[in-house]
Amino acid sequence: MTLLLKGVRPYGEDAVDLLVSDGVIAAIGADLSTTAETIDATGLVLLPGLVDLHTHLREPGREDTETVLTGSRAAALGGYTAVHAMANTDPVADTAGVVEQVWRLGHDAGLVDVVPVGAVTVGLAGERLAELGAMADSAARVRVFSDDGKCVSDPALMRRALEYVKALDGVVAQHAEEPRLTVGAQMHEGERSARLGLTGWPAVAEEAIIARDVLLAEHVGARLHVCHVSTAGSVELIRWAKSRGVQVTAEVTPHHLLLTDAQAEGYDATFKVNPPLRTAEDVAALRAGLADGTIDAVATDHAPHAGEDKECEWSAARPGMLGLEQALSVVVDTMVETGLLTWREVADRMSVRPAQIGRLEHQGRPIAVGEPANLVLVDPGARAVVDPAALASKSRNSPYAGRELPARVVHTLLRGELSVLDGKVQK
Ligand SMILES: NC(=O)N[C@@H](CC(=O)O)C(=O)O
Ligand SMILES: [Zn+2]
Ligand SMILES: [Zn+2]
Repeated sequence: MTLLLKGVRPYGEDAVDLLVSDGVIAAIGADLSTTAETIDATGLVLLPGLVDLHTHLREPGREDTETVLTGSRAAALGGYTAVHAMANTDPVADTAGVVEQVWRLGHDAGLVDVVPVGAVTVGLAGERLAELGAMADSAARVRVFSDDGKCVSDPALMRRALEYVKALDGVVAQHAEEPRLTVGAQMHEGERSARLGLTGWPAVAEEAIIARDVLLAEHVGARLHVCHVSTAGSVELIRWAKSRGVQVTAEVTPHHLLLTDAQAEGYDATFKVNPPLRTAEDVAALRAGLADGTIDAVATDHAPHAGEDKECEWSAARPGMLGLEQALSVVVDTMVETGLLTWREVADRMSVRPAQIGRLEHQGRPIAVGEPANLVLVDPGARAVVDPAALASKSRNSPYAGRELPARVVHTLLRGELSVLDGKVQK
């Protein structure tokens, strides 16, 4: 299949034509022509397809809230060409059999590369290591291991996991939460939690684990990735560890870049999430950390939940919120329109770096002749109000409902095939 994209702006820079053929970028230049299909893409920003390090797809186990197919649709509509599917499914993705099943479902859906994350411990129970080597050697080629949803809190087990993944060229993605400090926690611990009468989740519960883990990663010489960094103190610790040469990378979610604990005022459990929304000072530090590269990547932590698990009393609700379909818009709102990131840096934080961290060879590549045509085209000037009913996800727990956000994903290409055409998913 051959496709000509007319007038695109790679990384938001000067307009060119781009010819895609047989899954790769075949030519880039002025006034290209073809007898094949042509798309007028005048003024659209062209980026490498986005890569998510942190997606919850809920299959197997909670197909009522998301499946690999519906999550793949949401991802493609968000401009993604690859997503890492977290292991906290039912059954847990802690064996080669389960990760291969998820990988195959993603392959059959055919909209994005679904890259399974393997659990660190059997059943996420934090007691003994899962079969990391067998998952790495499986058809799913797992390189990212995580007990996300739970912290690998036992330091001896964390050390052993780091030693194992080092031999596999893998990485442990840690959900940094000291469980003894967050018993019953409902929201960020501070003045507001005291006033609202909700048990606090203190910043130190995250920071204590990050401090421990960067020292363990340094001791072992292994790669550590920190999931959903949420506090200013965490940014400081990661900056310090990187300055020492520790092989640590980190991600921030769109919701932690935009929203604060003030959202808890209305007791609307849509805004209950783990780690919790923090203060405006934390948000500013996260934006600065993403801008200066201390935080490597934006990852969605897309966490679909059923209505009955969200439309209930705050303390009974499950934590987590949707992210895939609005992630780029939130990054444009918080980082591009504020002058903190260029489009090229958006490509770095949302595609290049996450692909490198996950060891995905064919994703996050430069826009250049011969490279795989995993691409997203964005209308930077479009603005729209988010309507949860219009989302492709099976769940409705979007924290952006009713909010106007900039930038619209117009087309997405996976290996040269349109997964999204004019804002419509193709499968
Ligand atoms: N982020 C959340 O609040 N929830 C996630 C788990 C997790 O990312 O810790 C989920 O699986 O629902
Ligand atoms: Zn988590
Ligand atoms: Zn998560």
